[in-house]
Amino acid sequence: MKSSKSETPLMRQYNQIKARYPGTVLLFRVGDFYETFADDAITISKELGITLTKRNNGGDQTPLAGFPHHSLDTYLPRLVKRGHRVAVCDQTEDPAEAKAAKKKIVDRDVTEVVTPGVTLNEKLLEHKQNNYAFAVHWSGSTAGVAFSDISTGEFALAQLDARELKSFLTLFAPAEILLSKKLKGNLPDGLDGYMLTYQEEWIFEHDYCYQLLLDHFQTHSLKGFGVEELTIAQVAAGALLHYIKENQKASLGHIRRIYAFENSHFMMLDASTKRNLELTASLQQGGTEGTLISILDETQTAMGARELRKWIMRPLKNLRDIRRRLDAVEALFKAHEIRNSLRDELEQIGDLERLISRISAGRANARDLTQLRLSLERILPVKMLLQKQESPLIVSLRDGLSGLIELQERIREAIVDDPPASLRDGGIIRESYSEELREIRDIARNGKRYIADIQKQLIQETGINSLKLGYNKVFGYYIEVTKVHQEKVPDTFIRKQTLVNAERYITPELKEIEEKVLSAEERMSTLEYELFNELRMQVSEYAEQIQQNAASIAAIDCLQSLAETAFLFNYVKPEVDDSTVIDIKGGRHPVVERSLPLGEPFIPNDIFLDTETEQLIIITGPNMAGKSIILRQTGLIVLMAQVGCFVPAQHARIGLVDKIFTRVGASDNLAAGESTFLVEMNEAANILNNATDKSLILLDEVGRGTSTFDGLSIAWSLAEYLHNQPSVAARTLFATHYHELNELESMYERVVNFNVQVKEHEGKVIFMRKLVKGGADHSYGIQVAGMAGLPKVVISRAQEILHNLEQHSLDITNKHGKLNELREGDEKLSSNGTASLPETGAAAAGTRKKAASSLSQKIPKQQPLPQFDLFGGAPDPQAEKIKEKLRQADLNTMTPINAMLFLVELKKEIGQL
Ligand SMILES: Nc1ncnc2c1ncn2[C@@H]1O[C@H](COP(=O)(O)OP(=O)(O)OP(=O)(O)O)[C@@H](O)[C@H]1O
Repeated sequence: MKSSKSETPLMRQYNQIKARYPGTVLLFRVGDFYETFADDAITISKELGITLTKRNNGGDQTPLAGFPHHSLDTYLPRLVKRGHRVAVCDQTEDPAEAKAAKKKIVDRDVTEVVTPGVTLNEKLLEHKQNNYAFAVHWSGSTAGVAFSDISTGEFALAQLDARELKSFLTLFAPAEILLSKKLKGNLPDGLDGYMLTYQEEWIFEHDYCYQLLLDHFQTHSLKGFGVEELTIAQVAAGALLHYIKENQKASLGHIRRIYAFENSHFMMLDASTKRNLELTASLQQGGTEGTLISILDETQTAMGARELRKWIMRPLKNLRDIRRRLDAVEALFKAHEIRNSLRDELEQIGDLERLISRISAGRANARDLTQLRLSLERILPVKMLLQKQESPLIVSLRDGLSGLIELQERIREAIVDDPPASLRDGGIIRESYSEELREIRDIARNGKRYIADIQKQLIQETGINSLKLGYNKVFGYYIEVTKVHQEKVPDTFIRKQTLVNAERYITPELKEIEEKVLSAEERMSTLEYELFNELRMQVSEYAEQIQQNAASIAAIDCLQSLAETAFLFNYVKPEVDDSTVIDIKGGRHPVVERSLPLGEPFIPNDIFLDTETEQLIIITGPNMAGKSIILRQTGLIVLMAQVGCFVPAQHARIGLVDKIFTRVGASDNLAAGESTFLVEMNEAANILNNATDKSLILLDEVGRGTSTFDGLSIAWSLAEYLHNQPSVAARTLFATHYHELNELESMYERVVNFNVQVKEHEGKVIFMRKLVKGGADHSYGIQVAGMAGLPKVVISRAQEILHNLEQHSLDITNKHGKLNELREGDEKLSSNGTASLPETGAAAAGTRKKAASSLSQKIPKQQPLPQFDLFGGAPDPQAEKIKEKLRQADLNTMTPINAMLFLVELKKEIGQL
């Protein structure tokens, strides 16, 4: 905002504060309102629908918008949810004091900056999800990453290959990412779509960051955390801590440790796998409906729910860890009654992690402390319930539980049973907790009677029966003694006023009592506030132990949740070993089986993959047959097994998988300006470049987004590559509409054909949903299209075209014949330069235009559609138009698909579509 010479002191103060918080909306407390000025005012009036007015600022007309201070709780979260950083500037002294000190203006300062990634505000936090702020710093090809959820106290760092960053970020869905300003306008890959916050370059200096971390943890090095060597990530961690400290303006005592997040400990799921397997977000609505987590989440606590998300997004790779979890789930699966009681106890445990964070940051109220106490009270019962358990994981989690009895006691002694939400109005602390408080409360309640008692006491002490206590505005409470009794007045009385018949006195004790009576109410709430803060500080000393309990409770909750779902949905314990096999008997899709219409059974299927014998399965079958579901359920079963979860199958043996890749259906990068085909090829390239012989690859209809010949060639060549390159010879399920790929079985040792069975009955397709050996001989695509309601003419013409194509079948069964011919084709793929498919793949992916164009000679021209007869003799402009189009159509160059599209266009022309 422009500053002007005649600007008011208030605006001067505003401008000074505003300048310290660039990039934030500044809510400026003036009396009972939060005001905003200039651009901020325009922003909030737009975002919150608040009326915009003008303020005369020394001649300038400054836009102004404000709201009552008590609406902060409503408006602040709304602004932050819309992606704004909001600084709250409060009056930091009592206006009365400022006036008394003859100050022109009350002191003000920013007390908190709330941003999407850094907040303790419950209205901004999802209780079942972590809210992460990230910082990233690059050095050469290495990315240093740090992340923190200040609402739980988690703080971690990692160093990774910069190319892995994108996938890493999708694991955490950061709410905000901090970057150095120098990257503005020159952003590295993988940061699209996130809220980015740019920080001054100097913050990203190693020396500064390292020192900041040491100061915060009060250590001499970071060795104790095992992160001393991660110097690039330390920069990110320091920058993040700097930002959090700047924003929170409160103690960050609950951030007690930093740990190195070891990406390599977890199974890698590429971004497309996370999306396509619908682990925590559904493809369609983006919510959790229809996701794996929605099925598996039977957790009873918020901490457990958050932990389960982590487990699902990060399946394990270490056999021992996986088996430990599976054994623990099995133990709770078998112990029905204990599990039920455990669930009842857990249900009563509040969000310990977020409670202790708020308590440590000084943002908790008395209800939070009571909630903490009630939650802690449930911990020993949980421990008792698990007493007889022998699973090593449960034993170690159980040993991590401690009820913190003395802390419970202290809170119980201090805080009343049902405290109010406000900390300023008293009524929080039990009388028995503080002698001083008891006294004050007593005085406040019985003020008058108290004075009367003093009068009695004084009469007794002095023997003056007519002694009276009175009050006036000039010197407050006084003692009045008639002149008759002057001699009996003790020396301690101080004379204040002489009347005709009497003298008025005060005493230090009386003044003390007066002070107490008059300000009792006020003092009571102040004292309660002080006592509360004292207690809060004491409680925050327990942050580490509470976090430890929270972590154990979260894991116990996850285990019982997995046991409960296994019980509810009839899952079995998978065998996980380091074999090369994936052997699933009677596998089901955990989500689809729960969402089929009533009475429609889910048909289980077997899958057997072995890197050494049956490495690559080609799955054919008509549209809608169930190919995608088989792919997805295999991915989900493997993932669930390595999460430590029972699986929807009769039996499952899973040889450890290091990474799951999927290339399924259309992707959502179209908005980013990439074509379906390019996205598909980028994903394929990613798979071929990163898969290992321990991976699981799920390919669904690769090559769809281009012409039949290109698509088939790419699919064929991809399959060959996956089979022939020992480094990527991963277990692969390859669903395809290209029946030609079935030829691969006879050509390559470890390729096996399967198809999803259908039956044809009176021209209709009946889906059997059963995966059986052998290739499908028939697509039924046209029948399925008919079932979808395409006009009959289109369907019958399509059948005609198909018939002709089949007659002149492209004989690519001769692998050295037509396919080689295809290989000579153009370089459509390799010339796009973006999708870096390995060379053999790209070369084979050419288009053979000659072959394509010859198709039109094999398909006879379509007979005029019957509707034309209707136009009859008289020239009709519409019919003429259509005829003209037909005349101009060059059937020699038209592909079958274009022929179909052309037909559709004609039908549209005559209003039939
Ligand atoms: N095993 C099964 N038991 C019961 N219903 C199933 C089964 N598998 C699939 N379905 C149902 O069939 C629908 C289609 O399955 P899916 O998407 O796997 O077919 P597809 O063969 O991949 O089809 P397209 O080739 O058109 O993509 C599913 O949405 C589901 O409702």
